[in-house]
Amino acid sequence: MSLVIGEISYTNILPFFYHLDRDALKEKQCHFVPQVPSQLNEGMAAGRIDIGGISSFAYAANASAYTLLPNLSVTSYGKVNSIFLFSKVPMQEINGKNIALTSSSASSVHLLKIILQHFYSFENKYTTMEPDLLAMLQANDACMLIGDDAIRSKRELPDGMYAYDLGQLWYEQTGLPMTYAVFAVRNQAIAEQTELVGTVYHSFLKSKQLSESREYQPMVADIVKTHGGEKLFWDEYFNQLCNDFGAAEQKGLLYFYSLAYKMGFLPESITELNVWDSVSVQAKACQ
Ligand SMILES: C=C(O[C@@H]1C=C(C(=O)O)C=C[C@H]1O)C(=O)O
Repeated sequence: MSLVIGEISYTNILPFFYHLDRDALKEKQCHFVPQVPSQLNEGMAAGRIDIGGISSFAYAANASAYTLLPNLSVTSYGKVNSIFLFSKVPMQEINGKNIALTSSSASSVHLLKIILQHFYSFENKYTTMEPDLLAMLQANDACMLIGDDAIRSKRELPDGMYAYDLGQLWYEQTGLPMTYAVFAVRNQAIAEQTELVGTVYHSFLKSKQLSESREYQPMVADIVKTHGGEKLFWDEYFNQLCNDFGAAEQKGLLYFYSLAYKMGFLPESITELNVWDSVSVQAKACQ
């Protein structure tokens, strides 16, 4: 028995991974696969990855095969600080412009289209590209980046460019939180390895709880060394993100899904989330 764990290769997922006892999990035949969200989404859909963080949009696209893990997500109530539309022109002039989208995202690309098309009635031409601000802006008027690519680009943004935070734009329109990443598990893995799934789940939960109770220290000190930026920025970043996945976050996500369905991005409407009843599993965290 073994489980392949998807690990989003952006700092925003670290609270769930920083305090994991990786050696103990590896002894239980767990393997970690660090990739950007779009690759993890694909890996889980193909059955190469069993459990871990994926784009919230990818859950909706495969809802019948997956179960969501409660109390784990990457969500923001307003500003997310790492998902931006960078533009050469102000928002009121973006209608009709060419926009490049990062190839690493599934949730945020649809979120951007929902905001621009549904809420602002804009019509734009979209191209998908590798995440690279300057290359994206060569033939486009604006580009959308997520994760560490967005954080870095915001820090080094050329003068005169505009940056719009998608979490903030969504919140202005809906008053709801937006969940970008969920933790999902393939139903097959639950059926075949319930206890190990329980162990991995409780390990994520414990890492998140330790991250929060220690106010993201010393995790942030490590991030400053590896990713640069100011300690204050990272402290605020993690404090502003919400890592829960309860009734309020689920309500925001269902509204996102309803708009994605209405606009033809999802083949089926998702009116309910299949969230794992972890209370029934007696497994302990590996830590
Ligand atoms: C908050 C973020 O959420 C990310 C956005 C995702 C997406 O757009 O598909 C997927 C996973 C999250 O890591 C971010 O990367 O900045």
